[in-house]
Amino acid sequence: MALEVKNLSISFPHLRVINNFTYQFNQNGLYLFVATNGSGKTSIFRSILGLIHSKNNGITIDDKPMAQMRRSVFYYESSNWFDINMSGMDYLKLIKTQWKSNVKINAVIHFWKMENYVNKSIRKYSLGMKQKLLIALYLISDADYLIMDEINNGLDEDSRKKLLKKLNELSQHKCIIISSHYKDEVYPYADKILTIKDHEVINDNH
Ligand SMILES: Nc1ncnc2c1ncn2[C@@H]1O[C@H](COP(=O)(O)OP(=O)(O)OP(=O)(O)O)[C@@H](O)[C@H]1O
Repeated sequence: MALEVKNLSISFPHLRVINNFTYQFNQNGLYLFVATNGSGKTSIFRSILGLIHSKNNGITIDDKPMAQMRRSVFYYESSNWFDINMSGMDYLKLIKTQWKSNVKINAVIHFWKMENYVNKSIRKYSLGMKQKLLIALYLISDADYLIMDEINNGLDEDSRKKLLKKLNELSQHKCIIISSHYKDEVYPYADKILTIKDHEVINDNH
């Protein structure tokens, strides 16, 4: 099992972002993208999921096109994607059903101690509460490939530690692809580090 990206190039009108990125993400391990703001991390994630146009010679999971394998991957880019009229519970039920997951909703709620707010509408959530819900969606999806953009933003130190411990555990049997501005905290848990320099993605195995 592997997620393969072949010759991925991303550009916008008058802007070149990524040049010819080829890589194989294996079925387990934690892959960390660290690069300066605006270098193209989010654009790579969106391209892998087919959310933006890119040039490539294939983005596949187990040699099958990504479009056929969408339930093997979970990507929820930001809490800005939430409909604030819905509750956390609405989202947890939706993702559990859509991803046909066996993970228990109550276990995930308990993990983040979300009991007091999970049934309220998201408009009442603080930044950290929204971020915990976002992470809870990854946990409930139980997808084989978890692609996480700045997943530890908005979390306090203890919550970031708790998340990293969980990701470390999950990366023993799942592929986790993460970008983070808290790179010093994530480094020790990363199996591979990727960085972007002059539009090229390079291995940065410290
Ligand atoms: N839809 C778009 N149209 C035009 N330019 C875009 C679009 N999306 C991103 N860009 C540009 O592409 C470049 C890469 O953006 P991207 O969001 O991928 O960077 P990033 O590495 O994720 O940044 P950050 O660390 O700040 O989140 C930036 O110069 C950005 O302005």
